[in-house]
Amino acid sequence: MTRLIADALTAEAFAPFGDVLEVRGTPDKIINRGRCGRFHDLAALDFGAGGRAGISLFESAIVEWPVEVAMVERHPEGSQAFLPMTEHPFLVVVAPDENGRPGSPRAFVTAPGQGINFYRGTWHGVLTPLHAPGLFAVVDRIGDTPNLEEHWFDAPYHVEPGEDRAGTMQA
Ligand SMILES: NC(=O)N[C@@H](O)C(=O)O
Ligand code: NI
Repeated sequence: MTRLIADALTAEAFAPFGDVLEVRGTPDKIINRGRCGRFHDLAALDFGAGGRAGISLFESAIVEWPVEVAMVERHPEGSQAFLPMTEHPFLVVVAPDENGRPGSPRAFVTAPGQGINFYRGTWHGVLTPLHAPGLFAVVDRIGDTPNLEEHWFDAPYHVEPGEDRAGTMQA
């Protein structure tokens, strides 16, 4: 069994894999007669040739720690954003590409209010909510051509929360 520790998600650590969508610092624009801050254009969306953007809702079962991650996947034709519709944290697993196969995975736990956008082709674990309801808006490619590649690990990883995320342990 290979243990993998999930660290707190930061834009810096996630930068090789995608964007972290969060309200941070000063808004780019103040709109709606001063009532609203707009944090503008936060993600590199990419839907490839022959695809278009779609917004879907995912209602997913939740997982318990330690989370078993047996596979990662990637979407060679488009980016994919997970935008939680609750304040709950969720687990994000990514891996670098090494000659067409995933390298050593990284695990992160989001903070409340954080969403993520995987760059096109980023190896990632599937949507993994930690608290119910596992309700997410997902922005990804809608198209008629294949857009999924899976890699199953020889042995699953067992993901546990890092010290700084112990608070996300199930009650
Ligand atoms: N299959 C699907 O729509 N979702 C996956 O791509 C995922 O990453 O959860
Ligand atoms: Ni995916």
